[in-house]
Amino acid sequence: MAQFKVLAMDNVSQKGLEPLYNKPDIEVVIGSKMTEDELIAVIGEYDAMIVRSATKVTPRVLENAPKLKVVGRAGVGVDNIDLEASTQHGVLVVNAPDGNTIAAAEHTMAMMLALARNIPQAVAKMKNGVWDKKAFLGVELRGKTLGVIGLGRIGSAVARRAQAMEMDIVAYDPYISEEKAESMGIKLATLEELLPVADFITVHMPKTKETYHMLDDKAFAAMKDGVRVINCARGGIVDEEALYKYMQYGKVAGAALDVFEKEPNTDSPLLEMNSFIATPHLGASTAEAQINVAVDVAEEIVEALQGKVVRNTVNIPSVKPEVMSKIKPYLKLAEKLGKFQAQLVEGRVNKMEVVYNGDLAGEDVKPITTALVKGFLDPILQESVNFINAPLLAKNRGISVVQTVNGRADGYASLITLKVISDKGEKSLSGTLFQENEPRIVMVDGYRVDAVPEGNMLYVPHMDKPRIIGPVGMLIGEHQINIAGMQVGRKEIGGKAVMMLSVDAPVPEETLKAIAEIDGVLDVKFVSL
Ligand SMILES: NC(=O)c1ccc[n+]([C@@H]2O[C@H](COP(=O)([O-])OP(=O)(O)OC[C@H]3O[C@@H](n4cnc5c(N)ncnc54)[C@H](O)[C@@H]3O)[C@@H](O)[C@H]2O)c1
Ligand SMILES: O=C(O)[C@H](O)COP(=O)(O)O
Repeated sequence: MAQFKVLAMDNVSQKGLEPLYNKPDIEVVIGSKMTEDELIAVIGEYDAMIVRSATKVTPRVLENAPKLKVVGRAGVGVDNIDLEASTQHGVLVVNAPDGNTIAAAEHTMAMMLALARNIPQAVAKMKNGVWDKKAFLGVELRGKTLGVIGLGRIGSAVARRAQAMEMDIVAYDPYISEEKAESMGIKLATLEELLPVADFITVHMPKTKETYHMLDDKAFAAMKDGVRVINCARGGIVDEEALYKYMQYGKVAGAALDVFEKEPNTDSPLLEMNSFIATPHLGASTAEAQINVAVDVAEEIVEALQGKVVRNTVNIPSVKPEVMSKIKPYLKLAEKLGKFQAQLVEGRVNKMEVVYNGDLAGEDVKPITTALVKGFLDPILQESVNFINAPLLAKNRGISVVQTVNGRADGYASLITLKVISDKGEKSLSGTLFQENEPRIVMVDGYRVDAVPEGNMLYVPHMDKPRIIGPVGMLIGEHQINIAGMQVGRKEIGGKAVMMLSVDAPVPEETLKAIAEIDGVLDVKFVSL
């Protein structure tokens, strides 16, 4: 009997599973579509599972999988896998982020050309017996401006292909350096600059808090008349209601969606519009991409089952057990510090400086630095940042990471300080562990505070004078939001000060604006950890 059993779901390419079939100690079972309960009934026998986006790896599935060691996602997005529950159950999650880049980029080009030349509409008419030459006057791509939002793997592959079609590219990606874009012959712009100049707009980011409904009513209003919009990334980046409205007005001349906020989707009102075309999440559906991603996860599963260091791990860092036991409590603190700083910093980041003081100075702190970088990139790249690729992703984005150790810790047993340098200035944040495992932020931009980095927080730099703390509290209270904790730090009486609040719910945008208008408030940032 084979030592390990692997369950392959979601029509993953069997040809790509060769690396598993070649191993005598591994048995592969091809699973058919199952409900959560059906999966729960069988998952107990398996050591590994391979999924695409259909099978949901829920906490209940994981609770019933005592043998499960690894879940492989044959593709990029891991939205269908509960990463936190997987980590809690000690299940490694791996993905295949590179194998379907070309497929998704080519699908985007196909959508762009189909939109420009009305190909799906013309095909439909011909199949209905109508030879309608007049109705389908198209446009050329040559000389048109393509706005690429998200210049990562797929965005840059699309840009390269569009350059070959003699299009001008303008890109918005706040996390890519000017140099990196320049090396591709691409001009970086702000979103506000991109929207009014682009003839075609294509989005290639993960769905995050920041990118959800990025193309909303306001964005469509700012676009050029006759714009054509494409989404082959994730449903929800384009607000489908707003798209419908602007297509009805005629401002949007055409739109192509491969992904929808709700999937599967066959009843969207958009489908009734003639200038709207759609595919059922086919971006990665090529024979080549499916083999690529299946080979990648199959190899990763073999590595994981053999206890080797695995590529593309999404949830657990590969660190020696003895090092891990010492630094483990700091990994959570470091991720929180990185995540906090990512939501505070403004401008294009070019350097992250990490300083370790106190007891930590004698340890192998590299994994903690990786956790900081991962935490920092997480709100930006959500789906694809992991402990393995975080340093490379930072490097690719032109962010240098420098780590220094120093014996003294200013009264703390150990202290981690993260300085982030951008073209708008420098931000500094320090944290420590109380009682050896309770993360605390103890310094922000040189101001002493004592805040638990957890949940919803507000950071409010202000002038140290009366009638500030009260009005801030009142505005938050008016929205029935409970303040769980508040800290104020200042260096001198009457100078600058900072306020850190922990609140029980997210603070709405209009409240943040109202707080920013209080006399003496210098800035306000909502942070979600
Ligand atoms: N339709 C499909 O079948 C299909 C196939 C593959 C990938 N995808 C999706 O395509 C998307 C892109 O994949 P990728 O491999 O290129 O990812 P990637 O991580 O290489 O690139 C994402 C880029 O988005 C940028 N970004 C993040 N937040 C941003 C923001 N707020 N504004 C502008 N840019 C921002 C990042 O800096 C990064 O450069 C993902 O959502 C992925 O799941 C879809
Ligand atoms: O994130 C991905 O890799 C794509 O969305 C592809 O998803 P699929 O494997 O379900 O086609």
